Amino acid sequence: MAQDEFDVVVMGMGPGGEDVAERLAEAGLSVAGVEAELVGGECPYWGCIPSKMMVRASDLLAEGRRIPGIAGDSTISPDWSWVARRIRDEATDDWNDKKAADRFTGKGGHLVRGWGRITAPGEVTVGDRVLKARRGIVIGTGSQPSLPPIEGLAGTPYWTNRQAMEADTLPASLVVVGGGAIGCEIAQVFARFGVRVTVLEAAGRLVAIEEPEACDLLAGVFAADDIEVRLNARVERVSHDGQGFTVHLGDGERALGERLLIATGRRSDLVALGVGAVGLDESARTIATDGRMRAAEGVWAIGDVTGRGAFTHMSMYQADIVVRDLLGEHVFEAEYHAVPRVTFTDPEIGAVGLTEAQARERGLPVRTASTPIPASARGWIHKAGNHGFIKLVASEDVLVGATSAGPAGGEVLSMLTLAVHDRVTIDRLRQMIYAYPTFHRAVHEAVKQL
Ligand SMILES: Cc1cc2nc3c(=O)[nH]c(=O)nc-3n(C[C@H](O)[C@H](O)[C@H](O)COP(=O)(O)OP(=O)(O)OC[C@H]3O[C@@H](n4cnc5c(N)ncnc54)[C@H](O)[C@@H]3O)c2cc1C
Ligand SMILES: NC(=O)c1ccc[n+]([C@@H]2O[C@H](COP(=O)([O-])OP(=O)(O)OC[C@H]3O[C@@H](n4cnc5c(N)ncnc54)[C@H](O)[C@@H]3O)[C@@H](O)[C@H]2O)c1
Repeated sequence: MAQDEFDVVVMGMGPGGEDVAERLAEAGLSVAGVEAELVGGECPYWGCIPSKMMVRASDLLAEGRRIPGIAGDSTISPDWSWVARRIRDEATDDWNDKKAADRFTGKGGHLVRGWGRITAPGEVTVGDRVLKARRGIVIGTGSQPSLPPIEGLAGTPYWTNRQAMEADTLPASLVVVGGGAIGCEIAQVFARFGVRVTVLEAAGRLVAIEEPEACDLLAGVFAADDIEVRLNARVERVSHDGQGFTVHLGDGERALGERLLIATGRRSDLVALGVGAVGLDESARTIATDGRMRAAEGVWAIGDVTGRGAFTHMSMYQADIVVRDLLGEHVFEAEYHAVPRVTFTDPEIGAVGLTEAQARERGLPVRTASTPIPASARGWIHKAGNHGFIKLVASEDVLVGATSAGPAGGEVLSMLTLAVHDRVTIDRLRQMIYAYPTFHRAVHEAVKQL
């Protein structure tokens, strides 16, 4: 077996692994980046970037349809080929990672293509190559779709996010199993391009991890988009007859679709990574780390595999900590009290920190306040497409969580993230000047209620 020695071996070149590998190589360390598929990971090829290109297109359609009553008439003719072309040419380079690979090797990194497995402390094996890591191994191997145990599913041509992002043409109808972030974003995009969409969600709410008000909001918007939503759905069996899918539900009902998208969460396979070789529990769902992202002696973990929120910004936040730790620089320890997340539906559902229910579960003395966006000056001016609300969750004299749902809800979230992150007091938020007439001014109204 060929054996190579490096300072650091990075397993998985997703957003986090790529950042670690590039920055360490730039700093002069010898770095091997091991990648089984495409350098860049899920986000640029099948995740954030192509999905947000879809969202941008579908938001434009929605805005165009809002012209009557405000700015004249409009006739909207959606054409998916523009979206598919943009994703192919601009987002993914036809699912080719040459640019990203060259960027890494151009910085002195050593790219090893193939599946990496930890075979001993300080050792990663890729095919017939053994990579020795003098200083450490960084695990940034991300996640894969988690498939529910539905009878008949395995033998059918169902979609995951991958096929949805690669779709050149749209089906006439789509059944989406899972009403979380992926399911909701894709359901709305496809519906606005004319696809008949049914969402089947096992929980009693859409985007179930967020405030119940967010679900109510999306349920109303989805109804207006002609999306059929079935909550508390029990998907029992799936069949495909060569033309389309029949999804059999526990209540005897059925849902029919030309395509079926499974969007029921994501998982990491720790057995396949061989983490038992460094003393980690392979039966766990995720890799636990300390504040410096250290998982074991000489092993760091970042991104989806750590289970701290499957977001690109989380992966890159943790990557920064690892780079500093490995370079012997000042390290701030990871904090998770102000994790922001945005579901890019229209309206966007932005949230940070704890929901009201989570705060109560922790036994915190909780006060909440909420204001509707349509009642704000900007919401009233906006007139159409102005659904949303601000909800604040306070404990003692600070915010511990907040939701910003509405037009640009993800952008409005930034000030709330800062407030939760830095524990700005409600008094100080009350005293702040909020520009008029902005969507974020609705935050002031909610703060005043507190
Ligand atoms: C449809 C969709 C939309 C999304 N939208 C957003 C969004 O808007 N905003 C946001 O913040 N997040 C979004 N996400 C989540 C985001 O894509 C992930 O959180 C992020 O990509 C995780 O980064 P990561 O560094 O953990 O690794 P990943 O991006 O998962 O990459 C891991 C890489 O490791 C490789 N790998 C795995 N195991 C091995 C191995 N043993 N050896 C070698 N290589 C290996 C994989 O091939 C992969 O390339 C979205 C995800 C999806 C699916
Ligand atoms: N905008 C963003 O930041 C963004 C967008 C997409 C994805 N993501 C990340 O990717 C992760 C995965 O997204 P996701 O939507 O697959 O997962 P998710 O965990 O957000 O939602 C999955 C949903 O599927 C439901 N479900 C599970 N099993 C089911 C079944 N058998 N039948 C019906 N419903 C079922 C769950 O109740 C849940 O509501 C997210 O957690 C998120 O972190 C982020």
